[in-house]
Amino acid sequence: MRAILIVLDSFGLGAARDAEAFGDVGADTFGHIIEAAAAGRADSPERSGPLKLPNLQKLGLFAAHDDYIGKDGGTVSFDALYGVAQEKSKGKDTPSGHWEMAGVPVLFDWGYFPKTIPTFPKDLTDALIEQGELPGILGNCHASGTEIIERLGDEHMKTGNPIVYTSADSVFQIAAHEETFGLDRLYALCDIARDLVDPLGIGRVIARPFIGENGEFTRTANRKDLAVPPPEPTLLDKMTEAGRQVISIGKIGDIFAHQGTGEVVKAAGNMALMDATMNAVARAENGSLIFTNLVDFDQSFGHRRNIAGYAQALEEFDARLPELRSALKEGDLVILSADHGCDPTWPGTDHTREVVPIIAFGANIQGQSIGERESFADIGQSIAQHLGLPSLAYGKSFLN
Ligand SMILES: O=P(O)(O)O[C@H]1O[C@H](CO)[C@@H](O)[C@H]1O
Ligand SMILES: [Mn+2]
Ligand SMILES: [Mn+2]
Repeated sequence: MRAILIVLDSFGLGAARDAEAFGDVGADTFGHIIEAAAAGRADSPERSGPLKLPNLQKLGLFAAHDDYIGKDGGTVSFDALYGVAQEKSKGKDTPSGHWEMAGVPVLFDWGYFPKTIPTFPKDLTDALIEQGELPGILGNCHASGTEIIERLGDEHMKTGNPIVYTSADSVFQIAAHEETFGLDRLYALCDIARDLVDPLGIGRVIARPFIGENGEFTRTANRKDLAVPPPEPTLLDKMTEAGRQVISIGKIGDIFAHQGTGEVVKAAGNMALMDATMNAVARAENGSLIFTNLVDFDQSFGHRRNIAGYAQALEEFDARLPELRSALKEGDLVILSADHGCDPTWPGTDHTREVVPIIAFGANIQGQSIGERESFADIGQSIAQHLGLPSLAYGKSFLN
């Protein structure tokens, strides 16, 4: 009996009840992709037409969305527990979403940088320049990571000044050329930055290495997130304390600041991350947790407002589900969810405050709706129950 938790990063199922506070009333990552695809606005050389997710459909994903947005999908039965969850945490960012699903909602306010130019306080950038022995910095604004390297990449290569930017999330991001600036040097600079932004309550410092030249740049898979540790022990810490195996796939290690994350497996791209998940399913011991983050949905399609790419990524994920299902052992529980929204049809390039799906199957589960949950923490509580761990401080189990 194991638990397998797969996070489709940014796959929201509709504006949260508190979306107004985030300017996100009407956002709906899934709903807007369905609509765009049906209208032929998600066509690309690789895919076309309406969104086809036959396996997720059988697991109640569309029904969970219909129920939440108040659409009558008819009476059909499904093979999974399905529903949505509201977020208790104050931010619509990746660590908040993941920590909450692991039983620790973020009830304090993160620090954020203002939408002014320059966005960073002068003493912060001065200290970074001095301690990092830099000629200067570029950027110093809110930006989309791909747009800013396209705009400033050449100047960065000429001057050696790293590109420093933020977003609506609590992040301090540093982009630099992997070859001319150097990856190790970028990581070392991020370590310096981590200490400098700690007093400002910033959730993450992110290294954003890229390659290329003459205005044509590509980010590499060597992104590295330096997150502050969760404020309280999460499900992962409790697993580790109890001597249970944890296998963290993709960004999970970084998101939890390597607290209780056990064996960390990295891979580039959703399909390679699913391969790593399948490999873990084949070997994980009884009582273990496999925790996977599929980052492409967010990083490559949500933030990039690429509807066709998002639709294709969903279809590719859907196609891996039969394989996952047939690899399960007796008593294994699989939960599919997300950490926030990132509606590819929404203005700007930031996340959107949305409910997330909860789809749970395996472990002799009889399909039924679990409705609208009050917190992502219901996921962690259900996993704790399933694996026979003591209850967590937050969350209500949706298992019998
Ligand atoms: O635009 P890019 O660099 O992808 O950055 C995005 O990714 C960050 C972390 O997930 C978010 O804060 C957002 O800024
Ligand atoms: Mn995320
Ligand atoms: Mn993101």
